[in-house]
Amino acid sequence: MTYIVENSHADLSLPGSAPGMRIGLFGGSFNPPHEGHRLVSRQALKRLGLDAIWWLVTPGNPLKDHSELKPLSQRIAAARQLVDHPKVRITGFEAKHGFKYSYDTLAYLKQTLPGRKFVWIMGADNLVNFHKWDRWQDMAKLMPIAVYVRPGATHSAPFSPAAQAMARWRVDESDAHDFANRPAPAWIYLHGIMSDLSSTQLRQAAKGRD
Ligand SMILES: Nc1ncnc2c1ncn2[C@@H]1O[C@H](COP(=O)(O)OP(=O)(O)OP(=O)(O)O)[C@@H](O)[C@H]1O
Ligand SMILES: O=C(O)c1ccc[n+]([C@@H]2O[C@H](COP(=O)([O-])O)[C@@H](O)[C@H]2O)c1
Repeated sequence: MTYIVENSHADLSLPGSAPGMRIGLFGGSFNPPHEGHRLVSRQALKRLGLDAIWWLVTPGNPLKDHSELKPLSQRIAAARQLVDHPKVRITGFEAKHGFKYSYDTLAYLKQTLPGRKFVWIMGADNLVNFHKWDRWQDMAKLMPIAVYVRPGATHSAPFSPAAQAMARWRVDESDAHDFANRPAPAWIYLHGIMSDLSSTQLRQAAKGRD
């Protein structure tokens, strides 16, 4: 699998932060970014009472084929064009450090930015496959994880191997407002408005127009 580390024109710096801030980390391919991503961001900001959410535009999901993956700089630019929210920051900093796996990213952030209250955010489809991620159990010990519903995975996600393994650490949705203060491991499954948009669908639509 090719691992794309094209970054010559991308802004790879980390957003500013201060101890005590509640920061959501929303990793993604964003190939391309879409309204579903914005929805998850808005919901996470509101429901979890976050001070900021950082979109970590990955150089390449290690479990995905990269043949259709647009260069990092283009995905970052598209995300910045889509999102205009004072609490949302878009960064490609994983590429600067050569981080391929989320565990390495999270371990680095915890070590270099102590005192921040980080929460990992992902759609329900990613919880379904979370047990295939590198060091996923260690990752769950690093910071709380918020999962947002997504069509196609809404019902299967809570029965996935990782969800079952982490069952005793599930936090009730009614405690979402305080979730960022929880020690890891902890995870929460957030239900709400859903978007059936996907980057796959948008790429296919774009191909159809060519
Ligand atoms: N419509 C959506 N509803 C909820 N979560 C979503 C939605 N779209 C994407 N996400 C979540 O956003 C994060 C980034 O997703 P990603 O950039 O891979 O988009 P995608 O639409 O899933 O892409 P693709 O179709 O190429 O797999 C992931 O955690 C994913 O689960
Ligand atoms: O670390 C892993 O093994 C791993 C496996 C699959 C996905 N991820 C990360 O999960 C995030 C969501 O990926 P994606 O492609 O679904 O947008 C993104 O930050 C990826 O780097 C990480």
